Amino acid sequence: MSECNVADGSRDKPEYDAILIVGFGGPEKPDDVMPFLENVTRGRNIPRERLEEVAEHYHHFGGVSPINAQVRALIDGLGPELRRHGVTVPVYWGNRNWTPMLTDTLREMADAGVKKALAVVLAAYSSYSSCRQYREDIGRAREEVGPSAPQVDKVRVFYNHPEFVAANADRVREALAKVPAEERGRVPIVFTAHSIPASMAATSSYEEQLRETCRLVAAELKIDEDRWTLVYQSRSGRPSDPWLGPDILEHLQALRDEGGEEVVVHPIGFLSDHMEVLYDLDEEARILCERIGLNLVRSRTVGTHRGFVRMIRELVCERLHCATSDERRSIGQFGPSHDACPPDCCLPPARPPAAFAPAPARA
Ligand SMILES: CC1=C(CCC(=O)O)c2cc3nc(cc4[nH]c(cc5[nH]c(cc1n2)c(C)c5CCC(=O)O)c(CCC(=O)O)c4C)C(CCC(=O)O)=C3C
Ligand SMILES: [Fe+2]
Repeated sequence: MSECNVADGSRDKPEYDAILIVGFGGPEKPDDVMPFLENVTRGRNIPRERLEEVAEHYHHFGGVSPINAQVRALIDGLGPELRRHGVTVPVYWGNRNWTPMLTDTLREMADAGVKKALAVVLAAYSSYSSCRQYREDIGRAREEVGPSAPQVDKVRVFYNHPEFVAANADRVREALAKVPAEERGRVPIVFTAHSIPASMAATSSYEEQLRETCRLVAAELKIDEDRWTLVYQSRSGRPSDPWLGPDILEHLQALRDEGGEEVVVHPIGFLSDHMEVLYDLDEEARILCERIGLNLVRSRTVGTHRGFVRMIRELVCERLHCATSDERRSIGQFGPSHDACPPDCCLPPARPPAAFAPAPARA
């Protein structure tokens, strides 16, 4: 078997002595919920009522988000996959918003003598929220650790990696199998992703990349263009600010109004069946569909799909210069995304003019 030449000085690629998996993080007990939400929304314009409402989503599930357990399962699958391909450097894990926090992980890495790590950020598409904000949080954590903190590079976004597209297509195929046979060839496919403010969408290729992944998945399943739609969920922020739409609930209602009886919903914008999927789809959307008489089949996210695990290994190997996978694979019209983000990549959204900011609360 060919090995990764991680420490081979004759190669002109950077050497990495650790892999760092970077997640969003989620609460693991009821007392974690509010401090977690405060971490997520620090410095942002999220109304207090929205926070309390979202806290209820978490409490509905016992104050536990499944996301941390899902990342653990992914890392458990990734370790052996990496070792099978000769990658022997340790795999660490740090989150943006909840334990294990990035700062603690980077400190542990520094203590273990790690100098340069390759980060796999668990977000498939580019946007301020899913790209630059992760890099900012890594930068802040490095500052907190101090001069001994390892340098951290990030793997490219992977929305158009053939293994990511194939794993998503597999999940939709699984869902289609649950639709009555006579409907299977015509049931609408609704792809859903996290909504972001329009001002945030304006500084990145989020929408374009999402649309491309949907198109590629649909093509793999031989689903016609007019049979699928990309919609958005989990909107927050002030109602007066424009966010990406259409909203999933409105779209489901519209499908029913047109006489639809079945729908497959695939959370293409997410990587595991975490709270945004469990609450916003399996609760909110399901309740709506039951009320209006639309049979909703929710397809699974890629999660720990073997092809997705393989893709992460490939993304790591292409940067570690593994002999097995030097080519940077991608499909579709855009080619592989950049390894190092350029200075203008996924800039923060422009702040709304002060005149439009909410009036300060009166005591
Ligand atoms: C693009 C995107 C992804 C996908 C890419 C990625 O994965 O990064 C994502 C994932 C996730 N979002 C998550 C949870 C939350 N997102 C929030 C708020 C926000 N998300 C945004 C965007 C995204 N979010 C934005 C623009 C906001 C507004 C505030 C802000 O600009 O920051 C809030 C605050 C309350 C609310 O407003 O809903 C919560 C609790 C969880 C964890 C679920 C769990 O615990 O299982 C995950 C994986
Ligand atoms: Fe970026």
